[in-house]
Amino acid sequence: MADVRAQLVTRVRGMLSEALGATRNRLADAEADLAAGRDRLTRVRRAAAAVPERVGAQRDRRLAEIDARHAARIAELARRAAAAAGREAPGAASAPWDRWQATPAGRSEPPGAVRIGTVRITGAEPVPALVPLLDAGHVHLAGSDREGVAAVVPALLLRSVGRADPGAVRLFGYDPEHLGGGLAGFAPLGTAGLLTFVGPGGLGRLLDDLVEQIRRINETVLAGEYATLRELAAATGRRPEPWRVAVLLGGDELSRHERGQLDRVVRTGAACGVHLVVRGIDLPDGPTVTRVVVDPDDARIGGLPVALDAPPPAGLVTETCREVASRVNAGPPPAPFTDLLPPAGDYWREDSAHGLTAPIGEGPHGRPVLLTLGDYPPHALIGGPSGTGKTNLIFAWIGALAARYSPTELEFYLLDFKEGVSFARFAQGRRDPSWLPHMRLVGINVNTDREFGLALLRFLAEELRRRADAAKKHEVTKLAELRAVDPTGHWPRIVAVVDEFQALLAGRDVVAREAADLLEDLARRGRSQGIHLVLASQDVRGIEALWGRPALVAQFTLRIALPKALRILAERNDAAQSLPRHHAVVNAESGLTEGNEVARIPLAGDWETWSQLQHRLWRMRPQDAAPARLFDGDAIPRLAEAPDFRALAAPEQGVPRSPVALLGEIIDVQARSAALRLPRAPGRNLAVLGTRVDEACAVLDAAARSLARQYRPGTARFSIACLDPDADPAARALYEDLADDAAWYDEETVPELMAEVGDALGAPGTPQTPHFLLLYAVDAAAGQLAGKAGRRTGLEQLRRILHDGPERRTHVLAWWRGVARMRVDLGGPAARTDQIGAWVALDVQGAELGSSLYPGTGGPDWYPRPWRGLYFDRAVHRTGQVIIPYGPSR
Ligand SMILES: Nc1ncnc2c1ncn2[C@@H]1O[C@H](COP(=O)(O)OP(=O)(O)OP(=O)(O)O)[C@@H](O)[C@H]1O
Repeated sequence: MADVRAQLVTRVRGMLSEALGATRNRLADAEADLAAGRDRLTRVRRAAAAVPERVGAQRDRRLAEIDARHAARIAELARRAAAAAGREAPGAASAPWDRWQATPAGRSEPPGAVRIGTVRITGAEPVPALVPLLDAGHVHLAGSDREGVAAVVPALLLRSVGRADPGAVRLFGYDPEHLGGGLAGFAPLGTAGLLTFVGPGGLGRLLDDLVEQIRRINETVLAGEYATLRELAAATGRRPEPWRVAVLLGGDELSRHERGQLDRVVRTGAACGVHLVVRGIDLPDGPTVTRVVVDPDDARIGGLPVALDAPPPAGLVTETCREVASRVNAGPPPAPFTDLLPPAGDYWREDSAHGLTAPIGEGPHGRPVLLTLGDYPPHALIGGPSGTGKTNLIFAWIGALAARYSPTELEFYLLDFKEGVSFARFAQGRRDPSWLPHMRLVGINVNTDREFGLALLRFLAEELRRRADAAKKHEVTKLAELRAVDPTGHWPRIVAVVDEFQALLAGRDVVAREAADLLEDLARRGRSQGIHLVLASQDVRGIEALWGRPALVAQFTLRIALPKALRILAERNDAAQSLPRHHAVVNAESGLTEGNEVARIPLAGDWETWSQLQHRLWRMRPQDAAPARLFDGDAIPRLAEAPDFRALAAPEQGVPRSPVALLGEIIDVQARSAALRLPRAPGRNLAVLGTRVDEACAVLDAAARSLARQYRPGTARFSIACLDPDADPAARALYEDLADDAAWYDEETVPELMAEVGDALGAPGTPQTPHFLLLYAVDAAAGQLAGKAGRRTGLEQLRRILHDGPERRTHVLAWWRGVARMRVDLGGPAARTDQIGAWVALDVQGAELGSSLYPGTGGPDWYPRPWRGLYFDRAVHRTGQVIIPYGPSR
């Protein structure tokens, strides 16, 4: 039993231990499960805890990204805004004060807005805070920071002044509280009339004035053609009116009238350049009003927060204003000459059949002032004291015409009686090969050669006759009609300009008389034939000279008076007395007040400005265009270049029947030579009279060389006798150049020459080889010639040669150093002089040439002057002819 029990126990035990083992295992599993579960829980908890943190970080990252993009965008916008502000407000409109200087806007460029501070934007570069004023609107200042407000005003004004040409901004100050103290720095502008203070009671009058200006500008300047001055400036490049800025700094309540006027200015001022800067007075709301509010720590422009700039340093304000005032007081800057020229494609497009019209300058409202020459007015008088711009005006007028009319439509003749060469540039020069294609003649340095003026008038009179004849032939009366019936003819209008013309009419001699007669005729009849006279004079005497001839003056209906010109305009018309510099009164009504037009004349006569135009026109010249003839009274002509000399040639056979001796250049429109014909006829000899060695030699030299050119070698004889050592070099040079055809004689041998020639003339049947005796200072040989030479005395032989020679082709060309000496050689004071058929007087008074040498009594109107001679050939001349001897040939 025990065994059973034991067995049972053992079994139970086994079962129990088995169960225990299983239980342990299960426990272990359960515990492991628990641990895993816990672990998972921990992990889940931890994971759950990490989730919001991650999401937040992501959100933050996103936000940061957006912030950065935003900031970059703002920075970019700010940068762009700053750049735009820089363009809108360049230079003086926005430069910092330490680098500030005036930079006026160009003529057609809008002045733009001005900077008074910066727009505050965190994290971006500052953007200039701009306020539009000139050509844009008005500024209203308010706020409790009085100092801050007061600092804005000088910034606004200085920048505006600096953006405009000196004088183009005018300020009006109304400051009843501080009596102008707020604008003290700008006071220097007052010296140039650019700042006007209005007293405490003057606001109404100031507003009335501004309204009146607006009305006037609308009516006469904009005149319905433009809506604003800004538009006018952009279209024309001209700014005829200044900007007017009224600075109104507080005061009493406005009256109803004042309020009404103020509202008008606010509404209509900006278009006319009338602007307000106002503090302490209400302005109505409107698109043209910019409001600036300055409180402590907060300033705003139209609601935008800004940091205001410091005001400009006081020294900068006064210095700038002083500079502007002095520039304005010095007179307006010259208007550009290009204002007078047509657009590039319109050169030489005008037709002159009915007249010549061109602008001469700018009128007070910016419109061009036109000058017309035609049937009415036909001629012009220009007057102005020296230095007032007469020469410049002539350049400007000629330039404006020459750019519009081609050389087939218009020709100029120009004569300048004053010292100086400025008109020489119209002709071809050494320095500048160009010339003005319309210019046919330029006479300079003619002050002592009034004959040249006469020559021009004679030439024009001849042209007038030619035109009148042509008109008659075609049965018309006026140039326009002549051109219509003869379209292929050359009928340009002619404008003859004579500067300092009074020189021509000075004195009461024959030249003045003839000149006045010719002028009168040209003035009267030239009008219908397209010949126009423009006479200029710097002083009254010139005009007075004309005044004696009312009929003549009456033709000059176009008057141009420069500042302070006297008696150019009608008697009661004193408009020229108050003219500013570089302006002119233009009057096409014979100077009557109602015809006045004031023009500002551009600078045209300076070298560069003129050259530009002249070169351009020169390049446009017709292929066959010839340069203008330049007559320079100071120049000495050369025989080798004289057209008449060049045209001389020897006949192929025999000898010329009527050879010519050229003696000098005639004072004439063409460069012609004075010619002495030497046919086989009594009296065909020449006497050169006077003590001037060089001139005498020059006359004989030209005569001999021109004669020699008409003979083949060996067909003429030239005998040169020189009796004055001073003349030796010139005479020798001639002798050498004439080579084998010349023979040389001196004091010793001259009697032989007389004897040979004189005796031969007495003998019949002598061969008649042309023989020219060139006797230099022949009177010096009186002693030698007193003795026997052949069958008679030397002097008798000389008289015989003079008397009988020419018919046998033997001519004397002799220089006597005085009229009395010549008379002695001819046989004494009462001796006949008809064997001296022609003479050239040098330093010999006209009176000495009287009896028997010159027709009439008292001798010619001749006063000796250097390098001029009076030539008279009794066979052809009625009066003497002034000549310029040719310069030495080598
Ligand atoms: N419209 C102008 N704008 C600017 N400068 C001018 C103008 N007109 C003349 N000037 C200047 O004034 C000076 C005198 O001018 P200009 O020689 O034309 O005077 P003028 O009256 O002819 O004098 P004069 O009779 O003594 O020769 C010159 O230096 C010229 O450059």
